[in-house]
Amino acid sequence: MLAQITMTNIAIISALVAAGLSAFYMLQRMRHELRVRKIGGVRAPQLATNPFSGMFWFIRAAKAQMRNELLNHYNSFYDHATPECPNCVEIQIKASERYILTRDPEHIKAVLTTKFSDFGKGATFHSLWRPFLGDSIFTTDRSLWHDSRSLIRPMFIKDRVSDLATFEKGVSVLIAELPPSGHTVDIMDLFYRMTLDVTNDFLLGASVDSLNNPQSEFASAFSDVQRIQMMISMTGPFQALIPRGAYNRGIGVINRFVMPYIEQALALPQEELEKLSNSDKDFTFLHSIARYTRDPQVLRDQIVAVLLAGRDTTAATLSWTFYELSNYPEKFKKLHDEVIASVDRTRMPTYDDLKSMNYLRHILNETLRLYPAVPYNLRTALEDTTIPGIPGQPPISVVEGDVVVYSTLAMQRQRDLYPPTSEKFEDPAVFSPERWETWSPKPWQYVPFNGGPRICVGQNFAMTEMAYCMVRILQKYDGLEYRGDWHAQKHEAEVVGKPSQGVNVALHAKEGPHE
Ligand code: HEM
Repeated sequence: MLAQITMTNIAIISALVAAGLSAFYMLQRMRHELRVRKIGGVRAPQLATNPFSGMFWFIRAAKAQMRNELLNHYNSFYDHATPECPNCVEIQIKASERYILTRDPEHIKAVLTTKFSDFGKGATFHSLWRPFLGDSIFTTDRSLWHDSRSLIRPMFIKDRVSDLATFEKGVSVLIAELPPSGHTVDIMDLFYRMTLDVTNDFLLGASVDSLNNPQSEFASAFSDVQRIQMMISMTGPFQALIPRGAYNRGIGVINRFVMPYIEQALALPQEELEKLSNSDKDFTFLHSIARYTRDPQVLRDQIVAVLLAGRDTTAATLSWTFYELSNYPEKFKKLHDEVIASVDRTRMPTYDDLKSMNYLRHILNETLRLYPAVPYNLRTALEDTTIPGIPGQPPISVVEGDVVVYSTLAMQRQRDLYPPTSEKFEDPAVFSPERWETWSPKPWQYVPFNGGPRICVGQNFAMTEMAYCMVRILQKYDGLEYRGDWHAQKHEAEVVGKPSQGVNVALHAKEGPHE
């Protein structure tokens, strides 16, 4: 009898709790709907309106990501769009939280520049990324972000970037690691190790020497943390389900590596730091920012953020460039001819040499068009706002807390944004550096480095590093051959998008590598 009463009570209480939660959910939904209307815009077509249908899309996205087919999945969202809003849809999960997914250049322009102050990384992004990147330039908004940007920017002025010694150090070790002419090598692995060494050298004045030490604990920890961080970000409201063991261990390894350098820099008196700032050789990014803050946590956060921003992006872009060039011997030869005509076989290129190589620049631009290193990104509405509708249509309401997910990868591959195919303009799906000789993209239709106030601060550093590395390799080698099934390659999208199978190639030198 007692058991029966207890069971009945439990059933009543459960029903009341469920009814209460539903009522609360409905109330929240109504309030959110009222805000959408009050803003004066409309909703984008809805793919999901509740946690259950929302979960369906998140699970499909996670599966697509594991199969390296995220781009197809992302584009499939727009099969459910409407002619009035063809490139933007929404997924509503919580009553007051929406994901607005877009590949429309006007939306990217709005969140990055015209409505810059209405959008930011947001509180959720900040708290999800905080264990890894703290309160750095990458995770913060408004005045905190602005202070970080002012702290960091001086190290990226032309005078600093045009000092090529750090790049030479990294590339010369990479070239020494290449196997003899004609032997297969995964050049992507070498690029990842080189850019880790180069970026650490630039930041701390110390390399992790991962080129000479493939099993570097730091390199593995850094990869683990990024992989798990991407899972955490991708799974949105379900992120608590992602195990954090390897993530926390990886962060420990990163901190144990970085902190001793920070302590050393902080031990230097201010006058010593100022004196160092006049020296090209020994002055590092860490020294530069230690002149303005003595807080070890701030220094740690900025260093790790710039390491993340600068390492994989350049390695992945170089990898895609070699992947594409290995399929086009005539383009490789054209580039090789430009390099040799400009700096012959041995001369170290100067900053001006690199800037004068037009075909090299077109090749890097074209790679970044097909494979923008940060393929998916987001901005959170920091207040109620709108993003534009297509001409003749009302704007789309964005409520504070809504997340706008945008893909430069999907946008830059959208055929209808390009001129018709012609003799001078290859199919936009094809790697064609030549198109850049007579064509330039319309504003906001090509933004691999983003745009607006938060544009990549390392853009010139990246272009110089990649160009330098390519020139030095092409001075030594005359041919490039893909080893494996070129067509089987997929786009693996973590924070940065890279070739899923590595890039197995053979480099050929006419008479063995040239000295
Ligand atoms: C091919 C190479 C690169 C590409 C395509 C690239 C792309 C980007 C993009 C898209 C962003 C915007 C991220 C966002 O706001 O959500 C960004 C930001 C940033 N990048 Fe790069 N990046 C590259 C290389 C580098 C390098 C080499 C460095 C430094 C050594 C660097 C440092 C930064 C920093 C510090 C930010 C944050 C800027 C801010 O929020 O104000 N990047 N980058």
